[in-house]
Amino acid sequence: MLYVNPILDYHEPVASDVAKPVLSTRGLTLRFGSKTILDDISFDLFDKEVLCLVGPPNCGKSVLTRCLNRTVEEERASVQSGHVFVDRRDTQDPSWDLPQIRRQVALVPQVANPFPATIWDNIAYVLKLHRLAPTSKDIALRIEDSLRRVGIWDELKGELHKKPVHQMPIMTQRLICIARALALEPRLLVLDEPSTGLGGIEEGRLKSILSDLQQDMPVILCTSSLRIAALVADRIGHIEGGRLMEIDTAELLLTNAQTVATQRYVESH
Ligand SMILES: Nc1ncnc2c1ncn2[C@@H]1O[C@H](COP(=O)(O)OP(=O)(O)OP(=O)(O)O)[C@@H](O)[C@H]1O
Repeated sequence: MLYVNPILDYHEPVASDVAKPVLSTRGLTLRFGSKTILDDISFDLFDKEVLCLVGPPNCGKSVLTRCLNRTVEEERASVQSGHVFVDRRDTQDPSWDLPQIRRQVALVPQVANPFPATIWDNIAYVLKLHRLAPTSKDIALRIEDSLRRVGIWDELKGELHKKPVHQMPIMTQRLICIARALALEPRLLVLDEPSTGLGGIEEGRLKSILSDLQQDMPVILCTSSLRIAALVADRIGHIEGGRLMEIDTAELLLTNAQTVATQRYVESH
């Protein structure tokens, strides 16, 4: 991965001090080889909000989520420019190591990615990796808390040491992956298509989880479903062809979009 970061290209986030963004992107651009996938994306994410990024298949939503925590850099031929800031700190800051960035910007991908191990081991492993829970009692408390936050503690408290997570229903796997991310107390949560397809998290359940979670941390949720965005979002950003066409409160974007592209997208859904 080649990172283009000319010093002259540096922009501070422009949001006012009154509402400091938790995360900001500025001029985020990504190419795979000669193909531009993301083009000059700038937006802010504020505390206690759910920001939905919507758009048609292949518009760049998933790739964008992977830029936020720098996992895209592991992909062949990716060339990124522009900036991602978390609490105004540039994620390209060389003194900020990748595991810490990925802990702070917790990305739960579209395909659930549990380790082939029990619930306890899935969560205990990441806690130990980040040295967040020195004793078994600390681990147990964090596991309980994170499973409660996604609403599956009562259902699974007797299963912590039994079945491997990857043998559980897909929806349960997704919720455990979210819980595993939450156990690390991230600064923000990024969910890529949590309700898509067979075994996706039901919309009502997702709304209730997000309503609780957003009190503690902001959430970015990517979805190609405007219905889900309308259900859970405080603000919606519409992406098409790798460009952020418009971003506004959910109500305004859905009822009074300003760009022709977003008007068309809303009308067609
Ligand atoms: N590692 C990669 N190398 C090359 N091209 C890629 C890579 N990852 C994604 N792309 C391309 O980037 C574009 C955007 O893909 P992305 O997965 O972000 O779309 P999306 O909006 O999330 O779509 P969907 O809603 O179907 O998940 C697509 O054209 C895809 O083929």
